[in-house]
Amino acid sequence: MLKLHPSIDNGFPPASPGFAGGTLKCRCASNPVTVEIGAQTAHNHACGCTKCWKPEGAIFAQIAVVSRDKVNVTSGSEKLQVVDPNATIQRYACRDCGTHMYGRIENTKHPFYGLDFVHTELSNETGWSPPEFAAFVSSIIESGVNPERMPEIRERLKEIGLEPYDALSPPLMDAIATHIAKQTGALPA
Ligand SMILES: N[C@@H](CCC(=O)N[C@@H](CS)C(=O)NCC(=O)O)C(=O)O
Ligand SMILES: [Zn+2]
Ligand SMILES: [Zn+2]
Repeated sequence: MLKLHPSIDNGFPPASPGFAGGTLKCRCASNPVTVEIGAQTAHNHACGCTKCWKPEGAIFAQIAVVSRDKVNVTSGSEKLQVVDPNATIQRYACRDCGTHMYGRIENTKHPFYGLDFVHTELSNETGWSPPEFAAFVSSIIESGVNPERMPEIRERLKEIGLEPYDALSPPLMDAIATHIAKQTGALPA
């Protein structure tokens, strides 16, 4: 069977009403990094880009956003290091197991400033917001997926209800462009 992501391949439950967060834990058997998320996530999606962390064997990452003030490292902070300091999203990974625990944008002008990026499958709680679409689908080729497999992969994504896009979804792309147009003055602020 085609393996996109372990939390996506067998379907995914809807969000639990009133769900208010949980604890993410890295894959270290001892002294794991733990990160408390104090709210439900939004815009959960599959991401095919090379920068987002993927579980072993997965073609896609699963990634959602949450307000940065709802993200607290509760243990193992000394093990966290930024994967690529030059990237827009500063991804904090466990230096022992490689798991990305959260991604943060420090540029206050960025359209997504204020939101952190998290992989909710790192939590034991159920009730998180389910994935809504698949982003950066063509980018999986950059990780070594044979381009001939793309039609099959896009079909499978559609079958499980995740519309495939090669960047973000149209509403998010529109939100980014609107933010930029207001900054440049092309649209009234
Ligand atoms: N084709 C590129 C796309 C990378 C990319 O633009 N990723 C998006 C989705 S996570 C992004 O917003 N990146 C910002 C960053 O990585 O800091 C790749 O696969 O590496
Ligand atoms: Zn770890
Ligand atoms: Zn990504």
